[in-house]
Parts: sequence; C-alpha cells; structure tokens
Amino acid sequence: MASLSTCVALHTLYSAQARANTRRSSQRKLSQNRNPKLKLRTGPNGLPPLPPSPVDLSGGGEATTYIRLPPKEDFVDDLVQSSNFFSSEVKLSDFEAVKAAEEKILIHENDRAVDDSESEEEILEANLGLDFGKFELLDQNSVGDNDDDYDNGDEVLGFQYEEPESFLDGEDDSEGEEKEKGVPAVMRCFDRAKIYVKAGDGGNGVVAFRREKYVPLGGPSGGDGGKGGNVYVEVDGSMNSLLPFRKNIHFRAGRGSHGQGKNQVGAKGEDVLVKVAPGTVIREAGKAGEQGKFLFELLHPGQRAQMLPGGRGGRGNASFKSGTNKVPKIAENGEKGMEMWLELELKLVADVGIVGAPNAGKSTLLSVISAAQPTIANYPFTTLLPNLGVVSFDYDETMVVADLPGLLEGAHRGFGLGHEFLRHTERCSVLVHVVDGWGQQPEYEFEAVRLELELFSPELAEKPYIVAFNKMDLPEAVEKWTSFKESLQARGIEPFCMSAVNGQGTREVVYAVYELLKKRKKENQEAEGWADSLNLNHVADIVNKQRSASINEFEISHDSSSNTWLVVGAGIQRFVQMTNWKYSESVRRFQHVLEACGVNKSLIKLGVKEGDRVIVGEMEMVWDNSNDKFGSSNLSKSSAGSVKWPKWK
Ligand SMILES: Nc1nc2c(ncn2[C@@H]2O[C@H](COP(=O)(O)OP(=O)(O)OP(=O)(O)O)[C@@H](O)[C@H]2O)c(=O)[nH]1
Ligand SMILES: [Mg+2]
Repeated sequence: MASLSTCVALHTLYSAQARANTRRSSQRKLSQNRNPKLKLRTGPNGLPPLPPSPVDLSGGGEATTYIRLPPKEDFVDDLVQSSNFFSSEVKLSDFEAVKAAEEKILIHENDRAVDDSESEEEILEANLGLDFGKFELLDQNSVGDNDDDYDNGDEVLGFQYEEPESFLDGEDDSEGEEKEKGVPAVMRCFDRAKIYVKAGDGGNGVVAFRREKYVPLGGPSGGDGGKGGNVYVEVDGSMNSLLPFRKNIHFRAGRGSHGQGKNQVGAKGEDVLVKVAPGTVIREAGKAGEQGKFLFELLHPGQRAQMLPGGRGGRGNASFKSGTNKVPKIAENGEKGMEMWLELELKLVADVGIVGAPNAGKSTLLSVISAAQPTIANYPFTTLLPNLGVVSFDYDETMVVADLPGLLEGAHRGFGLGHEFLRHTERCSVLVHVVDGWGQQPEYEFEAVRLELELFSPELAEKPYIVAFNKMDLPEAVEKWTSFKESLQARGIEPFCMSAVNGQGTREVVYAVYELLKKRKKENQEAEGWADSLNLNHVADIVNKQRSASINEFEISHDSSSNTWLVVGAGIQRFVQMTNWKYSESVRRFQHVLEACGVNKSLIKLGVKEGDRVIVGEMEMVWDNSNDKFGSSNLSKSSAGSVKWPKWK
C-alpha cells in the first residue's frame, strides 16, 4: 500500500539526532542507575529502540524535557500501549501494523488448534503491537524504586504491562477495558464516569401518646418522619473534567430523622450535590455495551437539576387519628429513596475545535491565537488531553477554541488517542482542520482525517470547517502548497496557509473561523433558546409522578407452575414498603386496602385458588378461600371494618 506517512522526513531527521543524543545519555545514565528494573535489548539496527525525545519549539529541533509529565505508570502504560513510540517513525501508515495485528487476532480466533495460552500471549502482543522479546528482566526489586529512577530522568524504562484498572470498582470491567483500551490511566474517567446516586430514605413515623399532668387521655402524639435528602446535579464552572469521579462515585443523600413524641416531626435528610463540569451529558446507565437513556445535559455554570427527590417521611400515629379511631396504634415506615446509576459524559463547550493528524501544529496554533500554553513538541501525541483557549477580539467578543489530540487513520475504531476526544468536537460549531505542510502527502493526510471524522459521526463531518495548511515557513511546505491548494479548490474548498510557529497567516485563519462561527451561531440561535428553556427537573418530576401513582392501578400476572400471583403497581408496592408490620393495626389496614383497591376482587375473578401464593412488593401471602382474604401465620385474619385509614397520597 502506498505510504501514508505524514512524518517521515521529520522522523528521519529526528531519529538520527535523537538516537545519537539518547544513546549517549542513556549509556551515561545506565551506569548511574544503581537499581535498574528492566533493560532494553538492542534493536535490529544496533540502536536501542528508545522512545523519541521531545523537541523544543524554540530550540529548532533541540532535545528538551517534557513540560508536564503524567505519573510514571501512566507514561509507561501509554508507551507500552502506543506501540509507535518504539519505532523511530510514526505515520498514518504505521497503523497498517495494527491492522495486520488485528488480522492476526482473527486468524487466532479461527484457529482452534492453537494452544490457548500461547495464542493469548500472541494476541496480547498483537494488540499492543509490541514484541515482548525486546525486553529482558534484570532485577525484580521493589516497585517503589521506579519513582526515583523516573525523577532522575533515567532513560532505562521499567516497562510493565498491567491490566488497566476499571474506574468502576469492579463493575463493568470488560466494558471499561474495551472502551478505554490504549488510554493512559491519567486520562481514564476524564470525560466519562459512571456514578451511583441515591436519594435519602424518609424517616419513620412513631406511635406515641401524650402524657402530661392535668391532661388526661392526651391522645396520639407520634410525629411524622422527616423527608429524605434530594440528589441535585450542579454545574461547577471551575471544573473542566470529570476527574473527581475517578475516586468518588457514590453519592447518597441523608435519610430523614424519625418522628418523635410530642408531635415532633423528624428533620429533613441532608441533600447531596453532585458537581459536574459545564458540558456534561447525563444518561441513565445502560446495560453493558449499550448506551443508557439520555436524561439531560448541563451546559452553563450554576445550572442545577433536581435528579432524585428524597423519600417521604412515614406518618406517625397522630396523623392516623380519626373520629372512629381515636387511639391509633399505627405508624408508617419512611419511603425508600430511589437509587440509580448514571453515566456522565463530558463534551467540551468550545466554539471551535482544532483537528488534524498528530504533529500537524494544532497546539502551536492554539498557543499563538490565545493565551493558552499547551505542550508543544516535535513528536506525535504531545497533546493527550484537550486544551482550551479563549481568543479575544475587539468589542469584547471572544470564542473558545479547543485543541484536540491528533487523529490517526482508524481513530474511529480506537487507534491512537483522538477518538477518545472526538465527541468533544460534537459540540463545537466550527472546526479548523490543520494540515501538516511538512508531511509527505498533505492531501492524503487531509483525506484520512476527514474520513475519520465522517466515520465517527456524519454530523461531525457536516460541521463547517476551515482548512489551514501549516508550516509554510519551511521550503518543503511551500513546494507542496500549490498542489494541495489546487486539489482542494477542485473540490470547492478554499484552504488557508499559515505558519503557526511565527504567526504568519494565523490572523486570516482566526478571522475566517470567527466569521463562520458568527454565521453558525445565528443559525443555531433558535434551537439554543429552546434548549435553554428545558425543564431540568424533569427526572425528579417523573419520580414524583410515579410516587403519586394511584393505588388502584396494578397488574396481576400468574405463574401456573408455582401457583404464584404477582401483583405489580407502583402505588401498591409503595404502600407495602411503607407499612410497618410491627403494629397489628398495620396488618388490618393492609387487608382493608387490598379489599378497597380491588386486588382481592381481581384475584377471585382470575381464579385464585386456596393455598396459592400472592406476592405484592416485599410481601408474600397465601390465599385463604374461607373468607376470600389472604391468610398467613403472620397476618391477622380479623375484619378491619372498624379501622378507618387515611386517604393515600
Ligand atoms: N517549522 C514549523 N514547525 C511547526 C509549525 N507549527 C508547529 N510546528 C512544529 O511541529 C511540531 C508539532 O507541533 P504541535 O503544535 O505540538 O503539534 P500538534 O498537532 O499539537 O501535535 P499532537 O498534539 O501531537 O497531535 C512542533 O515541533 C512544532 O514546533 C510551523 O508553522 N512551522
Ligand atoms: Mg498538540
């Protein structure tokens, strides 16, 4: 297949320099390293296959240090998983090797005769594109030493392949691994998280009677339980990632206090506030591998949505007092707070997204047009996380620009890093496509990245975009510019040329983007206005509606093999959950309710027989034909005729 290289020239140049530098320094540092953990074997060309050193922007190709390094494990993980770091060249076509590895996996899957353990190892190697044979274990001393080695800038890397840990404490392991394959640990959970929220349970009501001097027969005075705490989700403008959910994923609101004597109502449970970054989409967690139901998205700082309302407090006996029952010995349990798993997904709220192949100069462009200071270096995947910058114009007009990690061929299928962040571009109104003018085939690079965008999402490909041909300060780029321009013009696209490094042509690009953005915003204004007026509490409203479901609405299903009848209905199930069975009057009330809401009648109609099991919520009973009521050793069969129960709310 024709070479799709974007960086061949760069890497040939770089690799000669870098190898000479790194060989010298690694030899020096190897001798300083007192406790090396793993040693790299010499590569086929006699040179150690070291990862490329970053090259400073200002230093014109001089080796320099990283501006900010991720923790060592992440760095190693990243290196191990991105096989291309081991080769001296990184190019779009490099991922042919990965494709070949994929095919290898398929062959292994088909070939049942291959020994399992052997094939597993090969598949792993194929996945990583890494030949484990290149490393040899020298010393298995404590892992803690690694940090020291790292801090000293030691170039003997402790390569260890570790299973990526799930961000969900053991839940949905397989899904997480598949989804986050190839992403360094520091980035996991950055823009996706799965959290558990639970509204507070209501406090229980109590049975109490007033006893006071000179107040004979003081009457019932058991207070109601307090309401459980609510769960809110709020946008915190200072957050720009979902990183806090990497460690803390459980959010439980406080339960309401129980009621007390002297008609004291229990205190309300404490609310819980889940803070998310602007641009977070919230979904109900779906089954493994499936996307859950969309609930809402929070865009602006300060926006707050009530997610789950707390459970209602149970009524105390004072609430059950009536003309016919002046001494009620009955109280309710507090209502259980609803719980659910939520999927959070952060999509950056940027106006403009800068996309392009790795090393094209995206971060350099952002650093020139805004005050943002992204890491810039002469190696692919310098940018691991999106960077945001604000471009200011006259009249206080601004636009937010996001610089995204580079896209590779196959990115939509998970190669490289860019796909992890493509979703961020979904919210951008306009894209700037930076093309590396120093690459071997800029037209091909352009096509490949466009195709990735299309494959990821057709809507993304439809977004208006501007093409910026970069590195025009280099003669190689100038040579290619004319043919690139002509080929794009033939397709009706008018590309811009610029040199991000010295700022030439960037002004034109920025103004063109801004014009496009203004036009786009105008078009979208109506839709945005509609979106802003959305009711963010609609989830809580649904829960409240479910709670107020009538007790008369239920469905009965029958399992003839076990002679079981299942009565399902939100109202009646809630009633069972709130019934406090330790009071005998509760049992009578329960019988009465079943009679009144028509469960008994329906069961008789459907042909319930003596001894059949009937299940309502947590309650299991046996049908007793003698008086058409449920019978059970626990349940009283006495008539509840004289008990007046309050209307169900
Ligand atoms: N000569 C020249 N070099 C440039 C120009 N723009 C960027 N570079 C260099 O290209 C290299 C890559 O630049 P970055 O801005 O890090 O590229 P990127 O697209 O953000 O790369 P990734 O984050 O890895 O995807 C750096 O060494 C820059 O100095 C330019 O206009 N001219
Ligand atoms: Mg970058």
